[in-house]
Amino acid sequence: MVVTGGGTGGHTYPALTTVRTLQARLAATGGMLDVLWVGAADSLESRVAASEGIAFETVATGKIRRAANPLKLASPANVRDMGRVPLGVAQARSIIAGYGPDVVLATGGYVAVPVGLAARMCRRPLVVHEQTVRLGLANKTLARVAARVAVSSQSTLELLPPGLRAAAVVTGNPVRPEVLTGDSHRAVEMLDLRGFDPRRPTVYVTGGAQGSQQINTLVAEILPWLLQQANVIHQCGPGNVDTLRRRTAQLSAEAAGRYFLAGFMGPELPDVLALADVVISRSGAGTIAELTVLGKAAVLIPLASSAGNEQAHNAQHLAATGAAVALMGEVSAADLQAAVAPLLTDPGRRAAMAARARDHGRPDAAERLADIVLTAARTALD
Ligand SMILES: CC(=O)N[C@H]1[C@@H](OP(=O)(O)OP(=O)(O)OC[C@H]2O[C@@H](n3ccc(=O)[nH]c3=O)[C@H](O)[C@@H]2O)O[C@H](CO)[C@@H](O)[C@@H]1O
Repeated sequence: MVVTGGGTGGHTYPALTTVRTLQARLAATGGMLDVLWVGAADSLESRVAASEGIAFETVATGKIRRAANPLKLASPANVRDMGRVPLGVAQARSIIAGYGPDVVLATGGYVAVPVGLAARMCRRPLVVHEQTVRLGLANKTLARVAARVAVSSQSTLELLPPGLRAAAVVTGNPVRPEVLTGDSHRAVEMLDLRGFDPRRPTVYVTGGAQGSQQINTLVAEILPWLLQQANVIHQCGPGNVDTLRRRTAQLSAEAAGRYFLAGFMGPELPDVLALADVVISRSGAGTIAELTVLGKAAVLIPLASSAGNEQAHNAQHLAATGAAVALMGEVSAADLQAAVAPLLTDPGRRAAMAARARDHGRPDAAERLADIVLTAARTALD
């Protein structure tokens, strides 16, 4: 198998989870998965593949920047990057022809485009996986040449052009298995949260891997109030820790004991999620898949500029069934406080939202996607 996809956690982790699922399934029947990850150099996917012991090859890739004005699509940066796509396709074609996979899995991101196109040229079956409600730019391109298009939500099927629906199947968005086995007590121990009050709910604030300036600013503004109601774990982004420390230096010692600040959550993330009663977050597809599988009450503040406004779409999709609160457009600190307050003071309301969130969760997504990949591979072998 060749797997491709990356750039962000949202594209990389579902690919990794599917590879692990296939490895485990084949090992259980005495088989073995031969897998090669094709991605960009010096990228999240290259680091993930290295740490997981997965063979990795690089291809050239270019980011196509969207523009409100279509004429700006021809900006110098876009023209330069588009020029790299044919080079990437040529490199990917040579890699795929040499490796001879039975199947190629693409999970999105710019790097998936040349690899997916090369799969088609080499007549290898291509399975595309989309994490978000609307197809991303890379997957829109690849869906036309894919054997199967696996999507994460039923509502995506209605958004697909009729020509693509026949190849589409709903699998859900694979969540890393360790996320499902977090332990709240371990979070308290490992992060040394001895100032946390077990009688108060815990709020986890996250802006995604890079952190979010918008969420950081809003949370800093309501922090004195928030810490009267709750314990707070705040993932602010690796580059923002010093700023946040300065901004929160005025907290009383007692309040500061209930506040834990971190740039990035590594292996402790599952335990932190287990401890969280309420989550304040961006609405990237990966985060949403995790929050719904676990069943967490959440206040979502979408990244407005995400491709095709898909984070807004993800957030509204959950909010429509009461599975989250979505704060759209210009959000003030007062808006955030008003959204969070009832979830902190009313455990029943929190539990109801968590249960509705769980209705959207798909804990079997990796197994379903593994089925699709294996079926496509077997079709090629027959
Ligand atoms: C800016 C951007 O382009 N965002 C897109 C990107 O999301 P992006 O990758 O930024 O965000 P996602 O929510 O999809 O995934 C983030 C992943 O990183 C993990 N995490 C986060 C913080 C942390 O400290 N530790 C940690 O492990 C989360 O648990 C999650 O698994 O791809 C998603 C899937 O196509 C899209 O929905 C997003 O719109």
